[in-house]
Amino acid sequence: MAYTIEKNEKGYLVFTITRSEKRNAINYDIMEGLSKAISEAEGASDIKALVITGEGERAFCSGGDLSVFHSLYTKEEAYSMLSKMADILYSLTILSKPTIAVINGTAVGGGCELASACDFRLARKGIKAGFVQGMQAITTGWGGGSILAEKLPAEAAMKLLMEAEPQTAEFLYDIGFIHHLYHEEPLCACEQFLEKILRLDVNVLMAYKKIWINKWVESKLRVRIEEEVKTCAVLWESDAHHQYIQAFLNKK
Ligand SMILES: CC[C@@H](C(=O)O)C(=O)SCCNC(=O)CCNC(=O)[C@H](O)C(C)(C)COP(=O)(O)OP(=O)(O)OC[C@H]1O[C@@H](n2cnc3c(N)ncnc32)[C@H](O)[C@@H]1OP(=O)(O)O
Repeated sequence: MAYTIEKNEKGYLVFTITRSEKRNAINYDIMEGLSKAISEAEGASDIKALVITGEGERAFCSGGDLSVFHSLYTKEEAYSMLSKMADILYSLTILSKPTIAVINGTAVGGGCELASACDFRLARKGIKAGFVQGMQAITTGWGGGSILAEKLPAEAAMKLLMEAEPQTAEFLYDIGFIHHLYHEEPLCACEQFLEKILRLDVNVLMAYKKIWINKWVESKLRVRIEEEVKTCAVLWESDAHHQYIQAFLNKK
């Protein structure tokens, strides 16, 4: 299995992508695992928070697994994969409990979208992260652009998306994308960050989270994500994007 789901006795669930040899790229197996973790965190009354991280120190997540998704050629084929993951990221965004991305290493492309869908982002000092999709002739295709627009001021979100390059954790902290920088063991850092939150009753946490969920539902975030997915699917079938994928896969 390419992931683990572990329940911590302090009341949180940890989802870890365990494909460090592929820089924790997301394939269909990981998508299924994420859905499971989200349902488990939603349904279990003794779980107060969901933590998402990656195995090792090299990468949090390198986005979609290009060795699998290179076979998606047309916009219809791309849409089917993109919308599947967009559904998952939307359900992560509106999960009724707090969610935390522990960015243990590089995060690029869809890896940044995954992090954006969490309420809090912790990053190891020295890592880099970027919405690099623009350099690959596509946009964010899992809804991460629309989600980012909810989390950052417009100019900060636009800069990240439109410059499309990896930024340092320190820069991302300064603009508010990262909420805490750590240098110790990732789950220790996470536990320290969560300590005060976990003291509260789960119903209180859920009541507070509802304030933002209501806002996202009322502002039709789901509809905006769908539009983003469709736009990306159209760009996906361009020659420029297919050339990027081939160049990455042939780089050795
Ligand atoms: C598809 C959805 C779309 C979205 O909607 O957002 C996206 O996610 S687009 C973004 C897709 N991701 C990428 O383009 C990132 C590609 N990877 C990299 O740029 C680099 O690997 C890295 C993440 C910056 C890490 O660099 P480094 O530490 O130097 O590792 P390597 O490059 O040597 O990679 C090691 C190993 O892992 C394989 N790998 C890495 N990323 C992916 C990936 N996204 N898909 C498939 N495989 C990936 C890489 O090919 C190497 O494999 P081996 O050569 O077999 O060792």
